[in-house]
Amino acid sequence: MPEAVIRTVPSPPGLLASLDPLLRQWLPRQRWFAGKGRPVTGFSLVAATELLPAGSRLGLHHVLVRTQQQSAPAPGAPEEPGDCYQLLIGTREALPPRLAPALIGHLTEGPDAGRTAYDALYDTRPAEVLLEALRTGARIGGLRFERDPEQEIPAGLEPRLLTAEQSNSSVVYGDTFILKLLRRVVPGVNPDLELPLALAREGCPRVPAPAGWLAADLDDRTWVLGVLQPYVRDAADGWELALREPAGGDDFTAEARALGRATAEVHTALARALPTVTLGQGAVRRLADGMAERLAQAARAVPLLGPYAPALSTAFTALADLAAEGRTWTAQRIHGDLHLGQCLRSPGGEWSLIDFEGEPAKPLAERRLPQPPVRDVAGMLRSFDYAEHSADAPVPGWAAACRAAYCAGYAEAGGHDPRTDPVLLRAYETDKAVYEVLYEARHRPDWLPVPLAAVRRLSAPEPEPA
Ligand SMILES: Nc1ncnc2c1ncn2[C@@H]1O[C@H](COP(=O)(O)OP(=O)(O)O)[C@@H](O)[C@H]1O
Ligand SMILES: O=P(O)(O)O[C@H]1O[C@H](CO)[C@@H](O[C@H]2O[C@H](CO)[C@@H](O)[C@H](O)[C@H]2O)[C@H](O)[C@H]1O
Repeated sequence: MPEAVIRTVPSPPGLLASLDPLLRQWLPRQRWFAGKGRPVTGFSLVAATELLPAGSRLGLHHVLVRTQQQSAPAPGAPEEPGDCYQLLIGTREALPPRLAPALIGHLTEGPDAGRTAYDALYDTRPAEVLLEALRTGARIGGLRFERDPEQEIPAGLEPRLLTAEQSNSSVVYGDTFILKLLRRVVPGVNPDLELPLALAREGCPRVPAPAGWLAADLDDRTWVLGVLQPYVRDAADGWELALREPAGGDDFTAEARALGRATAEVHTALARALPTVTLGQGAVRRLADGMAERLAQAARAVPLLGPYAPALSTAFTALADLAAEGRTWTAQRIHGDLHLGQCLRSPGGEWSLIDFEGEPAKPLAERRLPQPPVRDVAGMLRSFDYAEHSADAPVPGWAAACRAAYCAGYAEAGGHDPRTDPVLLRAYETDKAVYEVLYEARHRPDWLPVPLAAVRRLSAPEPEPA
């Protein structure tokens, strides 16, 4: 069993200077690096804490660095401060072969000269150090390891780094807990901790309750750096399950209905736990204007969208018109980025929702605003559409059946049936499809036909009632 770590000294002053040239190469190659395409020209140190003493067989530093980046890819573009990243830097005299994928580079100067720096989350001992610090509620330099005293965290759980494509990095401990270390970090309350904590207080079982978390207090602001949650063992995510169904011909509608119920339960608990507001004419106009602006930007970036833009924008004007007639909507805290990949089904058939970070590219303050819950519903409806298009043997009508079942389940569990609010639903679905066009054009051009098909559907005039 690892001993509790605990050195409260800051990392040595020369650390960043020696890491700088290595990080310039290494950081932009990481999946979770958010500033791709703009060359990194340097770093400034936000905080560094020594977790295991340099000079020992294994040195370990917790580091927050801010990048300095060019504002555009073009050579000579002006530099500006970029994002702040959380790194766990290990140093060893030599890296064993199992740690080869974690290599950052060889340090040639500073206090660790001659040693090899690597991403320590790949390594057992540093991951154990983090869990032990959480377990014991340690304070190390400016780092605060907090824990929920109600949950038992056993000592000595064996860590393994998740290798899934992620925006952050997660370590699973003995298939019992999962620690998500946020990579791009910002000061302020992070919904990925705030919302699961609020749901746990409400006794909502649909979201794994935080058992611990890591925070830093810097310049009078709190930075949430990581969250430890119970691990849903042998879970399958909704995307994997949905893709099995259209190909295999099994009926996914029962699962879609259960997912609708789970979403409504989470929304109901969030509405109880945190403030709700009424959106009147002015707020809805701003909402609709924001959607229209995102459409205009996306159409500039993806010319294929252009011909559909005028028809799509009618979804947003219809929303503003309804508000102008006096219709209001309730807004509350929501998931903010809900899709099938964010839903986990346990072997017992229970659904959990994860990853309440919201859309990471948006500012924290915006992500924490109350929003109509239909926004999450629209995200899920788009996801069923994606699943039908992505199946090896698509079954026409599969998504429509799942969408109906999801809405019915949502209504059954106390949510308003989203189909009774078609104008708001169409506006949010359109907004999401537009976002997806931009996302796919940038990240996965082969997938572009999926949201474009939705764009065609959403821009077609509604059929006349029979
Ligand atoms: N509580 C959990 N139990 C089981 N697996 C989980 C849990 N939380 C996350 N995961 C797994 O970890 C992956 C990444 O988690 P997520 O919160 O989506 O991270 P990110 O924000 O980095 O994308 C998920 O797709 C899921 O497979
Ligand atoms: O993974 P994130 O939560 O950061 O979300 C981004 O990537 C998603 C893809 O991984 C993307 O989701 C889109 O594709 C999914 C299938 O891969 C589909 O289920 C979603 O409905 C669809 O939006 C998401 O938009 C993007 O923000």
